Amino acid sequence: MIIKLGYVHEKWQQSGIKVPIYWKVEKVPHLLISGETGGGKTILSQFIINQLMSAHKDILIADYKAGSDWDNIVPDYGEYAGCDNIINTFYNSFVNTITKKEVAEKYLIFDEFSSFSLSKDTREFKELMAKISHIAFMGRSFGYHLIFISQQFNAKVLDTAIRDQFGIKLYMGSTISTESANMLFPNSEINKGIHLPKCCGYVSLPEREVDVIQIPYISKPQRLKELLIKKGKSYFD
Ligand SMILES: Nc1ncnc2c1ncn2[C@@H]1O[C@H](COP(=O)(O)OP(=O)(O)OP(=O)(O)O)[C@@H](O)[C@H]1O
Repeated sequence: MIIKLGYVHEKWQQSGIKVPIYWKVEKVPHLLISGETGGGKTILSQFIINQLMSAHKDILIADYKAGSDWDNIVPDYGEYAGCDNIINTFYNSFVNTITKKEVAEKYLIFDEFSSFSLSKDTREFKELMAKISHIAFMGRSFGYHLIFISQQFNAKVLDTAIRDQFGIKLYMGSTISTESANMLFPNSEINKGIHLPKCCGYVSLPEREVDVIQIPYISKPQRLKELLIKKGKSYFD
């Protein structure tokens, strides 16, 4: 599966040429989406899910913040404490696939993963991270993919080893803090004095310098959600 994430901002702005930035799922199993409030994380994520749904992929969604961005799209949906069920369903399916030595193609979209993980006590957190780590490291071989969305992913939430398994990292928003830049793009120099335009952010792909990415402008964001609900219904009924 090849997913379009957006376009190289500089080329689009300077010469009007839209050079796509792709997520090649078979090469890079997991995706991390971070960014400031209102930076466009949800719109970007919905843009991605729309492509997955068009290709009839198996999708589970957990939304810890329980907003109205993700409900009613897929049957495997959980919010607040219901996020545990979704993780467990995804993890059990993963273990089952490994046991049978099969390969599947499944995606777990988790919005506000950081808040969810930090809501756990020490024992629960360990159990959760054991599952996440297992999928992060082994998911690629068995077709299990994580798309994690949060304003911030600090070291307490995702340690370096797990974070490194997310081969593509995005930060949506006009400005990035030193902490986020160091966490997401440790090997790149980002000019934090620059204010990016709306619908833009930073992206790092394996073996490439950090690019400024521009997401297509969605004139009616609510329509995107309606489209996802419609696609979900026609596919999962
Ligand atoms: N690509 C886009 N096209 C059109 N509008 C956009 C786009 N990206 C962001 N916006 C506008 O910015 C608003 C905030 O975007 P979005 O909800 O995706 O941000 P967010 O990072 O998920 O915010 P939060 O952290 O508060 O959930 C949207 O409601 C929309 O109006």
